[in-house]
Amino acid sequence: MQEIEKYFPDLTEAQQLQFKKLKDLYKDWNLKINVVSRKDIDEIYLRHVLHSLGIAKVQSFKPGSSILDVGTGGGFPGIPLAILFPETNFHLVDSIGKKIKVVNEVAEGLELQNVKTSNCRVEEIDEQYDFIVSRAVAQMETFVRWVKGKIKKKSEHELKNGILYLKGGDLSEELAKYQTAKIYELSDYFDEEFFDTKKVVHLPMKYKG
Ligand SMILES: C[S@@+](CC[C@H](N)C(=O)[O-])C[C@H]1O[C@@H](n2cnc3c(N)ncnc32)[C@H](O)[C@@H]1O
Repeated sequence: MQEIEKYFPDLTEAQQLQFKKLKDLYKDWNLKINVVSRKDIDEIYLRHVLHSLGIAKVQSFKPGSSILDVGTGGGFPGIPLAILFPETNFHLVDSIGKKIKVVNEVAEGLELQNVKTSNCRVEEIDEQYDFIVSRAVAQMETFVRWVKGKIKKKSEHELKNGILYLKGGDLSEELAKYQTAKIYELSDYFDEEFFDTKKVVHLPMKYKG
């Protein structure tokens, strides 16, 4: 929990409480439905919460904006971002029902009013968002194909509307055909060794394109 306060010192009391509660909720639910590896539960603030919040260091989401989290699994990066941006609308989607069950339980336990979930493949979603976030779901080419047509026309943030993807390692081959992709190193924001190879990729996407 100190990891979060260290990098996000302006949390309200309500947000601090939600982040605190999050670990116990995942601990309990993980015993029934495994969504986070056992080893990772002890390091949930570093490996899951802070990692998810790396997206917030690259772009703060405005009140009223809407964000789609594709392949959210147990709720990452969507749940930590929904705590940090309580006035932004988050839609968390996963094709596996039991994962969405855990996400619903955690969102309810944290009394998050800004989280909606869907148990389906993202290709079935027909809505538009300011940004589409994700971690560990698909190669960029496949991902771009899935989310085409799901980006709002008007950009209202510093970064252009599009994808904000948490990725790691050498991305030169994967991103070679995306000239407009920009890579943000999470080690520029967070000191922990875990972030040495972690990045946020921003890929602006055209409306309907
Ligand atoms: C490796 S997990 C990552 C979960 C989470 N994003 C995280 O980083 O902890 C990948 C998830 O993507 C989901 N997924 C894969 N393809 C999908 C699709 N086309 N639509 C919705 N969910 C998908 C899987 O069901 C799985 O839960």
